[in-house]
Amino acid sequence: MTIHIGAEPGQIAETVLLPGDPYRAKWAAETFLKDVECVNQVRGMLGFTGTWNGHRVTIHGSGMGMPSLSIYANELITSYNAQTLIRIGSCGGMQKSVNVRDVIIAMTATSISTPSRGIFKEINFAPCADYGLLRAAADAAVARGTPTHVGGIYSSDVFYDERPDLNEQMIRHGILGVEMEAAELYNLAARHGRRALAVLTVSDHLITHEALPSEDREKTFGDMVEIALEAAFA
Ligand SMILES: Nc1nc(Cl)c2ncn([C@@H]3O[C@H](CO)[C@@H](O)[C@H]3O)c2n1
Repeated sequence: MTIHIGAEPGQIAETVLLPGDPYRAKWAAETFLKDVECVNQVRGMLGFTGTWNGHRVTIHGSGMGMPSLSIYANELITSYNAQTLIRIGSCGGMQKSVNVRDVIIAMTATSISTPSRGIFKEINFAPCADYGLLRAAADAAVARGTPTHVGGIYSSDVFYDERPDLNEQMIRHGILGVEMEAAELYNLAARHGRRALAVLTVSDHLITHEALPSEDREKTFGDMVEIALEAAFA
């Protein structure tokens, strides 16, 4: 057990999918895994372990924002030996070429600050995905016919952004979408020599202001889970 995860040693698989929402973790585990066991309920941040195609997988909520993700990813890595961590979540589209329902596979994650800022100080570290996971996820997404974009995303500390100049610069430099967790996941994976990737579905759009209807969210989320699982075990 750790401060924030009540699982016993061995109850967490080496491959962990990390949706922000714990109830998405429950839905994904019940929908895609067999022999599902709830391995964490501490503070309502649910985690489940089961098998997919014979492989052990844990699906665990990360919460919203990099501070929350940092807590769970640190404990999953250092106390439960997680080796592959794949964030599956939603993001806001930031390019006209990106449409709501599309999948974004995050090659890099730009930010103006992360929980690792204290360590990096003046180092402008480039958080990037594991190439093997990225390539396998892109192949899986294309094979399913899902409109897919591979490139940089922006990991913001705020949902209600009071700085339009930030988004302007991100859009100007080709950033595909905005979310709130991936940069710190990539920092931690680099620090601990683990594999990490973020597979995101575009649920909102900062330019067109279109939003994914709630009835479509489950289907698009399911596509992401399957892409992540295929990439993890490719
Ligand atoms: N800043 C931000 N902006 C937009 Cl347009 C988002 N669309 C989805 N998310 C993700 O969903 C949650 C916020 O609703 C966060 O976990 C974040 O990663 C977004 N986060």
